[in-house]
Amino acid sequence: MEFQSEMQAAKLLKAQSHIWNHIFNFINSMSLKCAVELGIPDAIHNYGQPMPLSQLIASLPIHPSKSSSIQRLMRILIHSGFFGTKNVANDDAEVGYVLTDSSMLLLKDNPLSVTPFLLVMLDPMLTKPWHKLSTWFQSNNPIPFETEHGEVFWAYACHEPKFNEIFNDAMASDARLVSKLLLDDKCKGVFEGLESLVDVGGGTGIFAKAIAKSFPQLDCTVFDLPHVVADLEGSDNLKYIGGDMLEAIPPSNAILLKWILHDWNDEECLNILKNCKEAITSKGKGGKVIIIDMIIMEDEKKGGGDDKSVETQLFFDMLMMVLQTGKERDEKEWAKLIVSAGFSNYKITPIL
Ligand SMILES: C[S@@+](CC[C@H](N)C(=O)[O-])C[C@H]1O[C@@H](n2cnc3c(N)ncnc32)[C@H](O)[C@@H]1O
Ligand SMILES: O=c1cc(-c2ccc(O)cc2)oc2c(O)c(O)ccc12
Repeated sequence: MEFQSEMQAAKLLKAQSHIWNHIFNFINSMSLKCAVELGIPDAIHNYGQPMPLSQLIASLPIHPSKSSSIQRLMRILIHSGFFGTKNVANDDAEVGYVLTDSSMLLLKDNPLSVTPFLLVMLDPMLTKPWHKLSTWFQSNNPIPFETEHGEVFWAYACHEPKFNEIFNDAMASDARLVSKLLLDDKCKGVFEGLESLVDVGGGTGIFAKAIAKSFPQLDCTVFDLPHVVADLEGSDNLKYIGGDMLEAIPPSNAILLKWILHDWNDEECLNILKNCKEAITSKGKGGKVIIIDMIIMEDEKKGGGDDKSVETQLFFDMLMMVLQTGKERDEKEWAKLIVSAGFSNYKITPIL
């Protein structure tokens, strides 16, 4: 074609490989999921030294006819940085597999494990709505998740106990990691001097438990949908309350919203923020709302993130488009929301 003949061969091949790598991006996630399901990170960890292929094969729950395929699975995962190789002790000729920082975070017993997150995100319940994205664009359905499952995310979780459990486990694993970063670091001061705090949409309470432990004088409440907090037991300074944040929020000195507002559109966020304002003002003294969420920073020249962080932010924005009515916001959009909800000022503390 004339159009193609104008393009230099190198450019054409580069464009083609760009498309191929995009088409096959799912192979990276599915290979990783497979390795986790087979228990490969734990097998290598338990071996305690570089693990030769033969030992890895012998330790895995696989059919003998598949032994030769493990090396191929490992090869792509080494390429993507999940495993490495090192010489086996006392043998210059043999190499064994080792973990990297990323696969350490996939170990079952690592308290900061990201495995629950990987398993829920790559479960067909959450991958199927992506196949409905273009249908959704052509319809007036509010959310691709609803186009696939016939109802919104939280209603689905309410009557699908398996989904509810794996989603809450995933959020809990993230809360463990983030609470470690926040409460050990420069954000601890945010919670100092508070008398009461409600973690709105606090899930199973992992984050609130960490705060309650660090601040024994602080009265903490986890407020979430009734099916999420049913049967959960509090402690001295931690309690659970079931309810709907779109209706009302229990009165408190401070409100925490961690990964909440990105789930909702601007109108719904305004409703939630106004309920937060009501909750802190009905306590008498002035209070504050603490929001943990991301800020889209596309422009590197203006101090925005590097290419990889921006890609993560854009992935999350698309995730919110497919699973919820929400979106990720830049600073201008955050400021507009906060001011429109009637708050007089805000302070941003960048963490990651
Ligand atoms: C993305 S998760 C965040 C969980 C937790 N804050 C964290 O960061 O791990 C959103 C939470 O909001 C809760 N939620 C959704 N709709 C709600 C509502 N109308 N009222 C109260 N909680 C709600 C969900 O059950 C879920 O636990
Ligand atoms: O799948 C997700 C993931 C998140 C999430 C994970 C890790 C973070 O550090 C922040 C956010 O949030 C989600 C969410 O809010 C939701 O409604 C559905 C799915 C996810």
